Amino acid sequence: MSQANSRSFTIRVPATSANIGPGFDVVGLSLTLHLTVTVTLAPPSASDPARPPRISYSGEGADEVPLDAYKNLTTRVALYVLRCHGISKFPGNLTIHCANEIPFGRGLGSSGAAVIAGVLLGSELGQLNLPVERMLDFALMVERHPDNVTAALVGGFVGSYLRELDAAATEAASVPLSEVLPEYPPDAGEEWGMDPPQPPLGIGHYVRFGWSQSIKALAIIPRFELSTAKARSVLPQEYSRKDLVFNLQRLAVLTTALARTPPDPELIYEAMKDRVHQPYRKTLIPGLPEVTNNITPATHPGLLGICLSGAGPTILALATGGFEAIAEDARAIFQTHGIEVDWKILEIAGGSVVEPHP
Ligand SMILES: Nc1ncnc2c1ncn2[C@@H]1O[C@H](COP(=O)(O)OP(=O)(O)O)[C@@H](O)[C@H]1O
Ligand SMILES: N[C@@H](CCOP(=O)(O)O)C(=O)O
Repeated sequence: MSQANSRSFTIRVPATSANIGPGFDVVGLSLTLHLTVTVTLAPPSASDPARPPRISYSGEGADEVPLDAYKNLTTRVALYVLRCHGISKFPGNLTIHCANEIPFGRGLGSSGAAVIAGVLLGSELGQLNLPVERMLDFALMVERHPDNVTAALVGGFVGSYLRELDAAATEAASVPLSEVLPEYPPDAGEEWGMDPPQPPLGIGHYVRFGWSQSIKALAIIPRFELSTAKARSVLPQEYSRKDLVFNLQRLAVLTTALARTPPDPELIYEAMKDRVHQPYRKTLIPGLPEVTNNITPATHPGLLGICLSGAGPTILALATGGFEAIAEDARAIFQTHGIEVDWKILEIAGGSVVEPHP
């Protein structure tokens, strides 16, 4: 990479809501909350040519996010992408500021956004010009369910699947995350010991569904964090045919129903029900079944459907109006469980962008 000239650019990645009820690990929706990463790359300073990247951070998660480039998720992913292209270090004199609107651990895709920002950062720093499909491969080596990262990268209401890989590619894609994303720099004067695992080609495939412009997303966000890993650990390994068919039937209807104008509340409310993840996650999110069962299109005109956002604890209500009544009634239910919430009305966002500064 040429480091002769200074350059700076901004990466903007949207939040996402995954699953939308029955589409566990399949569908994602990009939303208008963003992670914005401003990057400045200056020629290496003569006095300290190898200085580590300087990271600063504001907004959501600022009090907990690591600012060490070997610990921070975005910069670790960027370094992984660079190393896969034969660039073993961050460029010297790299300054990064992250301004984040996506709350951590709430089911709004903060980690997916951080991973996509990292892939875009690596691609830009290395001037790699990676196509979208290849960027997705890198993201899927880190965040192994495709719903959030795909929607965050390409934007909109998106369905995705992971290609079945042959034995060698399966092995390449099953490398422990600690090897994909080492947490420490090599010792002074040393190089990295091992080549990083290259992602197999074409892991993820996606399609964008239509979306009725009349539908907005109401995010009801409890004031506690639930890590996706914990919310996945309570899920069973096996499901009954009855429960799988229940979800497949609803998902098939939902992806078309949300594209129709005017949207049909009766069809959508039923099509946003789920038996694959929400019933198991209710133990971690007190009030979840009451909110999804008691707030209906009949009681709340304007509501289309209501579900857990991602792994939770945020509740996603899709609606054409009546947002305040939906949110305040959900708030009242959560309060009976001692949980406070915040709520936001969001639109469907475009995909991730990289904007060079003039
Ligand atoms: N912008 C970010 N920069 C660095 N790390 C982040 C960022 N956003 C999220 N993370 C990491 O991801 C974790 C949350 O991921 P996760 O449990 O998957 O929840 P969710 O993706 O639903 O917000 C955070 O605790 C933090 O470690
Ligand atoms: N399909 C995943 C989605 C996790 O989304 P997040 O926004 O909670 O990270 C799951 O349900 O586990």
